[in-house]
Amino acid sequence: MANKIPAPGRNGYDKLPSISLPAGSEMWTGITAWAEIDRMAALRAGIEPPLVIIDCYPGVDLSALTGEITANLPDYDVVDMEQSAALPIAGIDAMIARNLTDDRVFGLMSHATIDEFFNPERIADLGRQLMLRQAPTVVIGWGAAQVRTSDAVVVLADMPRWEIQRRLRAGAPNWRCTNFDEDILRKYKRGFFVEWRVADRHKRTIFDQIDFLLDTTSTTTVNVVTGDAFRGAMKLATQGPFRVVPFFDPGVWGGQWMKDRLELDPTQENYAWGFDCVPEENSLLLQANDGKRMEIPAIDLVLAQPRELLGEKTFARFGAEFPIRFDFLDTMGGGELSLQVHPLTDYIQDTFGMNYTQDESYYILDCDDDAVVYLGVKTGVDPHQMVAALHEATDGQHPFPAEEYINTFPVKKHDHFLIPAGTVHCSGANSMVLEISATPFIFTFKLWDWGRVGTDGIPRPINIEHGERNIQWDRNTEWVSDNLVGQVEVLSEVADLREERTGLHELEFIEVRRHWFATEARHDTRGTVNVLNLVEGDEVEIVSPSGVFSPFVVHYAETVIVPAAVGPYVVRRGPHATSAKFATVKASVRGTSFGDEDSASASV
Ligand SMILES: O=P(O)(O)OC[C@H]1O[C@](O)(CO)[C@@H](O)[C@@H]1O
Repeated sequence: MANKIPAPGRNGYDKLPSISLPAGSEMWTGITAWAEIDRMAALRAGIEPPLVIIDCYPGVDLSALTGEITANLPDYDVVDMEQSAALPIAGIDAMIARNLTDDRVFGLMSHATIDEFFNPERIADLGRQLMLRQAPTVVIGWGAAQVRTSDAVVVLADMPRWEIQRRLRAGAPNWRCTNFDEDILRKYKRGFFVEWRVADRHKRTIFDQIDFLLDTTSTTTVNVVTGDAFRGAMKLATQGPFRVVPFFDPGVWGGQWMKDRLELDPTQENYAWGFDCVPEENSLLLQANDGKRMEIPAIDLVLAQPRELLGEKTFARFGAEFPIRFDFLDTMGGGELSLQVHPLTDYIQDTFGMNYTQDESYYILDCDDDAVVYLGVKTGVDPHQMVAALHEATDGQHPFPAEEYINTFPVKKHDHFLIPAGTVHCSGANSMVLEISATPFIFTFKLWDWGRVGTDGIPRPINIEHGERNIQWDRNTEWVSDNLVGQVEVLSEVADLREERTGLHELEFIEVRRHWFATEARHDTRGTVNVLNLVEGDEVEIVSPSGVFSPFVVHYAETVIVPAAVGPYVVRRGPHATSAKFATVKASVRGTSFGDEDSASASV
């Protein structure tokens, strides 16, 4: 990833946005990175042999890392923390069985802590051996910081979840497992419900102490910055707008719009998803003054600076979690998403241990004339009959006659459809959707997948039983038409600026405002995080009225995060703009701004 900057998309869409390291911070690569770690370790150890502790996020390739250490620090003994002190995998499997469940997709969120995966006596033994070391020593592995001693240099070898997923798909096993060929859904489940929960909880506790942060996403070499530079970059990132690194993924219903408009790999058959704001999974690129870049998980910023990023009230409600998700669903020239429903809050808490649910909405960025959205059951539908028809369809007896049971609404550019959990829905073919939703993203109960198989050639999991327990049958034609379709309310119109509320539904916690303007729109975070996307116009820039941050350019379809700590900001016509009018959509968490309670993200 480092230093490889692809051309932006046709609309200027930047696929590798970066954030700055504090001025003067250095970034070291490969041999110079190891030399710098060695220099610091020698300094720290004094007359003792240097000691380096490298705590690795589960997913980091330990044998590749060991190879790099042996090549670059040949005097060092390498001790594998996991071999030395981790519990046998059979014991771990038994311990987390309750979280994994037998289901292919859904598990139960783990609240375990890292010490539960290790033998405490073995860790203590290792600590004693390290005190008596005779040679320079590196301890590597997940949880290595548990044996930290005062004269050690501590390194966090980090990896974003998207990179971990790529590796799992390519045959990498889960942490200490041998499940190389296991179904990717099950591997992902083990990461999502257990490994990444425990690992995020653990790494957060060492952020304040790490001497170096190591980027291990490249398979050929590592990049390194000091812990101070990392912590400084995290603080700096909350002082102005920023973007995470988007990622794109093909799928059975994927389309051609993103490939064309964002100039993605033309050899891919399609792209279904574009994740432009899912900090749990995306990465951030840190850029040094000399232009060098390295990749870190975007979740690090949420964990390190939750108050400044989210704001006090959002943090109070969600903890260190980024609650708003922006992603793209591209079916232009593709097919329908699975007909689906998401769990009610009560159900997701009770069944999967998630605090909040997958409330969603579809903002139509673009579409063809024939495009429709499926939303809510038709008035008069008999629930038993529909569930029976879904079962029969899944058993292969006959296709599910979706139009008989489910409403379809024609879609046009800039429509916003609201999808509170419990509402049956899916995007049809030939739509380019910007999803503005709550962060949970895997709690999808597929009811019908149109009789097709997944990209791996096997049917995707269908969850009619879960679905049945969550479908709100009173969300019928009238209710959906009155509550979820075309809910645009004009809030103000002054000169060339119009502000509208476009959603979400009152059962959902996200407020969305749309601003149409020719010159500028003034905003204020009022102490809560804002997420924006430029849905009309080629280019705007976000500026600080008091010059706190440098102007930040946003191109068409780019999602940008404005941290709570920013306060007032202005979105105005960009320096190279050619469009006559612009529109942004802006999401924030209702009731979390200071001042005007009813207008969480109101313009000023
Ligand atoms: O299940 P499908 O058909 O892939 O649907 C698209 C998926 O993308 C999401 O909208 C976001 O990840 C889910 O809600 C949904 O499951």
